[in-house]
Amino acid sequence: MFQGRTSNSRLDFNSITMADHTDASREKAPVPVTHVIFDLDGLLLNTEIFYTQILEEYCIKYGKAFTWEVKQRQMGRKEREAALVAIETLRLPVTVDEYIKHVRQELTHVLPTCKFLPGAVKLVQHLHRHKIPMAIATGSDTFFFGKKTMNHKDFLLMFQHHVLASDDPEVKVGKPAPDVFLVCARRFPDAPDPKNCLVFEDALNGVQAAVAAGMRVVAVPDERADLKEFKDSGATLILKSLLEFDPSSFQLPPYDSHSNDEAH
Ligand SMILES: O=c1[nH]cc([C@@H]2O[C@H](COP(=O)(O)O)[C@@H](O)[C@H]2O)c(=O)[nH]1
Ligand SMILES: [Mg+2]
Repeated sequence: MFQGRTSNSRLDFNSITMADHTDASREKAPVPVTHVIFDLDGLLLNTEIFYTQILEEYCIKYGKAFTWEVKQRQMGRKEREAALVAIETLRLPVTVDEYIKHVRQELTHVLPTCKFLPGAVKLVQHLHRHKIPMAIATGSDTFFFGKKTMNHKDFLLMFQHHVLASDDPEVKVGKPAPDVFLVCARRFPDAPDPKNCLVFEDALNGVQAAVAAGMRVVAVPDERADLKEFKDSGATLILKSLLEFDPSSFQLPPYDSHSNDEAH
């Protein structure tokens, strides 16, 4: 299992809340958010637990520990880029193809059972009801995206499109490069300016990608994350859970009596 960080080495979640918006979100005449882009794994769907378990077991076979530091460097990346991170950092005696074959085999069985993370359904349904254009930008490819979403088809219908970085020819480099978010913004029918897009991300690589794309980003990191790294990377807001998000703080329509806490 991962070693948790000591409390001194990280900021307290409670110290980085709605009141801790960076300058970008505190401007006098804030730039309106017209489009919202969601990450998938670890943000909308609780899939990171499966990657952790499978990769811990895989690394143990070779006498290596799949640490939080390695996982954090993989999160959000394209499949091959993520595989290289683990193989090179941990000096795993396997090829990228062998690694991918194993991980695919294992993930195939468990991903269809994945559940929504708290607040995901409430937020997406709310924005959909208010006709805010939304898309998904993920490091996944078609194969994994299909497994993760096969039991959440109605949920997917609320998004205008999704960009699957791992096999989209326009996404040359995965997160932390900005490509996936820029391609995603361009594909909305009205191709918004990145400054009008708000991104939701759980991974440091994803926050860096969104910031590099010129977008504002709400981070909802894993509890093991070093929040200072997220702050230093330019996250506009850092939350413990999507349930804490107040749409009106980004000039989006406020929650109302129709917004259920969890429909799923
Ligand atoms: O422990 C891990 N988590 C996540 C990834 C990578 O991150 C992607 C998920 O990215 P996102 O959060 O952008 O959906 C996965 O498809 C995978 O490529 C990984 O390799 N290892
Ligand atoms: Mg993610």
